[in-house]
Amino acid sequence: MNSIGKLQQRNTEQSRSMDEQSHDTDRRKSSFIWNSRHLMQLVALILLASTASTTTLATRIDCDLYIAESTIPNAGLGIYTAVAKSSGDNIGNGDKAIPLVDMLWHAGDYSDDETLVGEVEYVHFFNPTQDYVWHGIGMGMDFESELQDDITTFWPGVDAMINCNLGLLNVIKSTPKYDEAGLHRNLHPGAGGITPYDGVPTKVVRDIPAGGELFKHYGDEWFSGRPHFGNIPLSADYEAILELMTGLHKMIHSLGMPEHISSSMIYDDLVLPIKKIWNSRTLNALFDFDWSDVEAAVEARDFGILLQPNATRSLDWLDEHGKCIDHIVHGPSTIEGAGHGAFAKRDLPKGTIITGTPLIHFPDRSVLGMYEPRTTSTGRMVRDVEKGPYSEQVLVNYCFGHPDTTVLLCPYGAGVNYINANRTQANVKVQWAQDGQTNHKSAWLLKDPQYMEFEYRTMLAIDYVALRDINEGEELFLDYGDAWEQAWVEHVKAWKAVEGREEYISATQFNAKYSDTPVRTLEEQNENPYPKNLAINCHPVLVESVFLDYNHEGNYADPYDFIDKAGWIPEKKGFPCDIVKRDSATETYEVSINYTENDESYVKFHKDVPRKAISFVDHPYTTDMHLPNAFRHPIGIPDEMLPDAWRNKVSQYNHL
Ligand SMILES: C[S@@+](CC[C@H](N)C(=O)[O-])C[C@H]1O[C@@H](n2cnc3c(N)ncnc32)[C@H](O)[C@@H]1O
Repeated sequence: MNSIGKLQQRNTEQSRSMDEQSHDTDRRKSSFIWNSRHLMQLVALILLASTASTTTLATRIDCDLYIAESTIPNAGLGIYTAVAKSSGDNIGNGDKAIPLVDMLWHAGDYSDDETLVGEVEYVHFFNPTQDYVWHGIGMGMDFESELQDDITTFWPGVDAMINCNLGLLNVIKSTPKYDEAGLHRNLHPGAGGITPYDGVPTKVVRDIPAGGELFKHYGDEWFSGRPHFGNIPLSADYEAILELMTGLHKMIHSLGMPEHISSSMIYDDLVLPIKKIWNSRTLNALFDFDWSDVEAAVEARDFGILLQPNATRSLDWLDEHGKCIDHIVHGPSTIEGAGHGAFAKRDLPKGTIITGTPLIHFPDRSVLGMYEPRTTSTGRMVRDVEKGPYSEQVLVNYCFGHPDTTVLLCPYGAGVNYINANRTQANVKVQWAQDGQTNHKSAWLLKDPQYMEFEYRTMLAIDYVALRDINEGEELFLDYGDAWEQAWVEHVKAWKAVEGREEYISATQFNAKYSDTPVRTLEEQNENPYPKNLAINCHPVLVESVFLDYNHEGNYADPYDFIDKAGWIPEKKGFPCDIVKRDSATETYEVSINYTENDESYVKFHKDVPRKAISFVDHPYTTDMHLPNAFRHPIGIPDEMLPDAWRNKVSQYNHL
C-alpha cells in the first residue's frame, strides 16, 4: 500500500475509533456535548486531510532505474533496476554515443610513434576519458576515421555505467544507431553540431529481481589484465565450478555413504580445505557458500542464483541512497534544427531532482582542439600547431564550460545529454550535488584545475532540478547561458551551407533508401557517379577466413545465409570492393577485392555475389560532424556555480 493508501486507512481507523467512543458515551448526555464531539471529529478530520495533502506532495515518484553505490566492493557506483526484468526485456532508453575522432593525434600524443622523436613537440596529456571510452569500432564508428586505433567513443548513460560481475551477467551492451535527427547540411546550421550515434535500450539476458544491480561483460581480459583484483573467478570459472560441483553432487549421492557421514561433511572437510590452500580462480567461485547453497545451484544449473541476493538492494534503500536515472526519454526535439531532445517520462513536480550525474573533468579543454595536418621531414602527418585548432571534438557540445576557466565537465549520466537550450522556456536547472552523493566531493570546488590532472575517477557531480511542475511528455530545456546564446546567434548568422552539400547523403540513409536498387558497375559509375562521400564495401563473409569463422559458429551451408540471419555486424563492416559486372537476371554481381599478404598486394574476383552482400559506407571524415563549419560550444556552467578557484582563464597549452 502506498503512503496515500496508508493515510486513508489511518483516517478511517481513527474515525472508526472515534465513532466507537461516541457509542460508549452516555446517550443521555446533553446534545451540546454530543455535538461538540462531532465538531472535534470534524476538526481532527480536517487536520488529517491537510496532513494527507502534504504527504501526497512528498510521495515517492515512480522510478524504474537507480544509480547508487555498487554491490561490488570498491566498484564505485552501479545501476539498479527497481522493477523485475525478464530475459529479452529492455532497460533504459538508450544514450548518445559521442565519437572522439583521432583524439590522441589531435592532442599531439604521438608516444607510440618513434619515428617522430625530435620532429615534433610531444604532449603527454591528461585524458580523463581513458577509463570511460569504448573502442569506436565496436560502436559502428570505424568509418569516421582513418586511424582505427584512435577512434573512441565517450558513451555516457546507463549502458556505460553498468559494472561487471562475471558470475551474474544480466544485460548485454547495445550498439547505437546512426541517426542525424533530421538535420541536413543543406538546411540546418546545427548539422554536425550533434553526434548522430543515438542510443538504443540495453537488452536483458537473465531474469533480474526488483532491486537487482545490472552487470555486463567487460571481457575476461579486463580482469586478468588488472592483477590487483587478485584471482577472482572469470566467466569460464563459473561454468567450471558448476560442472565440478555437479560431478561432486552426483558422486556423493551414488556412493551410498554410511548415515553418520553427510554430503556437507565431504564438502566442508574435503573441498573447502583445498580451496583454502589453493588460490584457484575456479575454486574461488565458491566464495563462502555452504553445501546446501551449492546443491541449490547445482539443481538450478545456475551458480548465479547464489550471487543474486548480495547483488540486490531493497527499493527503500535505493530510494534513500540512490538517484533516479529514469525520468528522461528522448525523441526528436520540438525545436526545429536542434536534433534530438529530452522529454519527461512522467509528471515531475517542481523541485524534483530529475536526475543526478557524475562529471568527467577536463582540467584543460584545449586537449579537445582539432588541427589540420602538416607533413614532417620524414613524411609523417602530424598536427599543425602553428595554424592553431580549426575546431573541437563534438564532445565539447555535450559538456559544461565557462569563458573564465579552462575546466570542462562532461556529464556521464543517463538522458541528460539530450537536453537542449531554451532560455525562455527553461524548466530545468543544474546545481552541484550534495557532498558525497553520486561521487561529488565539494572540496574539489576549492581546488586549482591543475590538481584535477591526478585523478581519473569522477569527483564532481551535478543534479538536474525541475524549475516548475513538468508534465509527462513535455520537452526538458536548460538555459545554456549567455556565452552559448551569443555563440549560437553568431554561428547562425555566419553559417553558409558547404559546397557539394546538394548531393550529400550519409551512407546510413543511402542504404536505407536504396538497399534493393541495383548497384552501378565501375563503368556505369564513370557516367553516373555516386556522391563523393560514399564508398562501396562487400560483406566480410566473402573473405574465406572470415566466413569460416562465422560458419564455425553458425554452421551456415550457404555463405550468404549468414547475412540474412545476423545482418552486417558493426565490428566487421566488410572490405572495400569494386563492382565489376552485374547480372540483372539473377541480381548477382562480380566484385573485386584488393588483398595484401606478406607485403604483396593482389586482386581477387568473386562471382555470384548477391545484392545483400554489398553495402555503402562513408569515407572517413565525411559525415556532418567533420564539417569545418559545424557548431562547437560548451553548455555554460552558471556564473553562480563557477568556483573562484577555477577562474584561470588561460589555457595551459594556450591553443584556444
Ligand atoms: C547537449 S546537446 C543536446 C542534444 C542534441 N540536440 C542532440 O541531438 O544530440 C547540445 C547541442 O544540441 C544542439 N542544440 C541544443 N539546443 C539547441 C537549440 N535551441 N537550437 C539549436 N540547436 C540546439 C546544439 O548543437 C548543441 O551544441
